[in-house]
Amino acid sequence: MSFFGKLKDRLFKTSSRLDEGLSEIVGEGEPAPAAPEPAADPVPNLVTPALDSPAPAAPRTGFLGRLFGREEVEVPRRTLDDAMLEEIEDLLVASDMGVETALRVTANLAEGRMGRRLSVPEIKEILAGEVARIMEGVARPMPLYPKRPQVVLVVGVNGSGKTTTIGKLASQFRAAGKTVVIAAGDTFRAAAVEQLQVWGQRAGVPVLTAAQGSDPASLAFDAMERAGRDGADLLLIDTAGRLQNRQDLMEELAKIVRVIRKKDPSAPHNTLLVIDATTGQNALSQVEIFQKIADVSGLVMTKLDGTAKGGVLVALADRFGLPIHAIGVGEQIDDLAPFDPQEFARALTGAA
Ligand SMILES: Nc1nc2c(ncn2[C@@H]2O[C@H](COP(=O)(O)OP(=O)(O)OP(=O)(O)O)[C@@H](O)[C@H]2O)c(=O)[nH]1
Repeated sequence: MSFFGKLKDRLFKTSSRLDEGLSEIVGEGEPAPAAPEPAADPVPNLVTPALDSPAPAAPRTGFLGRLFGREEVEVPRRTLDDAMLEEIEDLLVASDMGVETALRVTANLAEGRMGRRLSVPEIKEILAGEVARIMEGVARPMPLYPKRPQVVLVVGVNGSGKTTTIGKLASQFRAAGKTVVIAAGDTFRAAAVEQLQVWGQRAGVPVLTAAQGSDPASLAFDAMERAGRDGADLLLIDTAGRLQNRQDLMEELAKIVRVIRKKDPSAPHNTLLVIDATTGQNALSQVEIFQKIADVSGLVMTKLDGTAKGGVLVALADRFGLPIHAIGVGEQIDDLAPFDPQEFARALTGAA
């Protein structure tokens, strides 16, 4: 399967919700404007109507159809009016695109199209274009610097997919010929450390750990030394994600940053925030909070495969404008995809 095919497959939950919603909105279509009686000997219609031109009247028997005794299937269409726009807007809000973004997308959809008869595929096509436009400015791969080690701090609430994302990133960087070291900075949770070790093994990357409950900043310092000694290209540092005690977490992250800066004043070079798409609109407040407690440089959104709320990534892009580096579309090691705005928009909206 092509990569785009796979992405479409994985974003199925969101696109199928949009598809069902749009089919309901457009419905069976309105009766088309009354057609003049066909002439006794009609000229075959060899010209395909333009995408936005009004639909031809009533089910029509085309030249080939007549030849084979079949009727062409007419695509249902509905005239775009305020009521229909509102329904589309509600549907976008239901896919977690957020009210502001949904309003903007529908306003753009309306421009120059009011009173036109639109079909579901045409609406999807327009929506895909609008979503891609919003996402284009933020689609950026994680920047790589000549600095060794490049220090990547990975932050996010527990369960957002930090460990999995670190494993996937480590594996992809290894495959690209980079040497990678991982530091299991959530020293409080033994399960998180064990999980990271499993990912490290899968990716063929050493994972530095410390005794349970020990200071993550001191582990980060050791990891800086080890990565320096090994001449590693990248050091990926996992962190705790206990937002319940925001002050503690903020101090913990600040201390990690202070300590690694003793070794390299320019570190961390990237601070990746991992966000779980299934949390829907809650993702917006997570970005807000983490921007306050860490100097977030880019986002990775996980679990886009398991949710009908994929529109939240559009809301995030629209609201914060932070670079989106990659998206998680499954639990396997190669299920981290670079973020391509066109492909994402088409997969999300189910455009062909
Ligand atoms: N379907 C799907 N599941 C994912 C994805 N990324 C992570 N997961 C799953 O989400 C769950 C949590 O992922 P972790 O990587 O453990 O999350 P974490 O943020 O490290 O959480 P803690 O270990 O609790 O700090 C695991 O069951 C992962 O397999 C994804 O892109 N798609």
